[in-house]
Amino acid sequence: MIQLTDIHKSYTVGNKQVQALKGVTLNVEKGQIFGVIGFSGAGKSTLLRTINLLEKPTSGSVVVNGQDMLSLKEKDLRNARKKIGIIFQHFNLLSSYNVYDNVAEILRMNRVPKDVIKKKVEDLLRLVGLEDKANSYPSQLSGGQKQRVGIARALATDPEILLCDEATSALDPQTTESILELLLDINRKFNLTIVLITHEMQVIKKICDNVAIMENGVVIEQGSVLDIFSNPQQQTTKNFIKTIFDDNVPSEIVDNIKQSGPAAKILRVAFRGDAALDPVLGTLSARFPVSTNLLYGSITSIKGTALGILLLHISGEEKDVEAGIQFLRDSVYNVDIVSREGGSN
Ligand SMILES: Nc1ncnc2c1ncn2[C@@H]1O[C@H](COP(=O)(O)OP(=O)(O)OP(=O)(O)O)[C@@H](O)[C@H]1O
Repeated sequence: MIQLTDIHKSYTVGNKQVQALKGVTLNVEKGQIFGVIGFSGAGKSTLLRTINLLEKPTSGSVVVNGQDMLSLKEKDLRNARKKIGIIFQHFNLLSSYNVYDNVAEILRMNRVPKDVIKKKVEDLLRLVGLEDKANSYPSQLSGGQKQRVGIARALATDPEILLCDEATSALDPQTTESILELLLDINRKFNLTIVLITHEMQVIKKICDNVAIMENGVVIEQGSVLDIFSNPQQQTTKNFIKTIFDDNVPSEIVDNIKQSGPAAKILRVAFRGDAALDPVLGTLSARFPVSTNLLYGSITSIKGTALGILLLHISGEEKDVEAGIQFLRDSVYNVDIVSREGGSN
């Protein structure tokens, strides 16, 4: 649905060049919810805006729905953009227009007949749960309600893609949840492809199928959300995941464990799906002469698949510890040996 290939983007600020994107390649399938996460300045907004060419890349290729966006003439680009809706962190509503007119305006601009507009706007306001707010003005709405208007407006042209530019960053956690539920609902109802950027891993975990992690204009890691949560490779990715699984072991405990014997190790064990329910630890203790101590445990659901994360302290004779770790590796999704706080080897 969306193929971004080797995208570079640089800005000239005074006499200096800022390289916002340094060769980003992404592929978003139809119907997917694709999240891009990164700290401030990583290049997320710039990347998102290259999809509808609000930002024109310095080099690289942007293919959306089979169309090479960079080769389109003005009029064709305008038509292609109608199929790409966008919502913003600060909603960007017209303050002097009421809710109805905020949604209707784009349809009027596209010369849609009045009766069709009326039906369409009423349907959209019902979809986003604002059917009783048609005559309200943005200043009379909560943040969550304003974003619902933003979503209704973005859907007015029947887009196939919805871009979400930090759409929940200005909202409290509960309102964020309800807006994410709404995005999930419209993704399922209309098979709408959604690309969102965020700095919150909770947003990625709640609704995304795939995720790309960005740092300094580069995608450092990408894959399915389940894979990335189960087995993160890059330190920045691990740091983001720690905002969900707060599995930091205090350094004094790590030091004590290191002193408890040369074979003692801390393991990060990831269970997935049905394996999350298997009695693997009981079998480990029964079959191998090792001691295990649970330091941390959490289980969550990622789009319907259970994911469990445990931190285990394992000790004993070196060969028994090695055999125990091998047994775990054969039984669960992933085992990392954590050698120090926040790191693994
Ligand atoms: N119009 C611009 N002119 C000059 N530099 C820009 C422009 N837009 C972005 N940049 C620079 O490009 C880099 C990436 O910015 P971008 O806004 O894409 O990051 P981001 O990950 O979305 O950050 P945030 O989460 O803070 O919005 C930053 O160094 C930023 O200062």
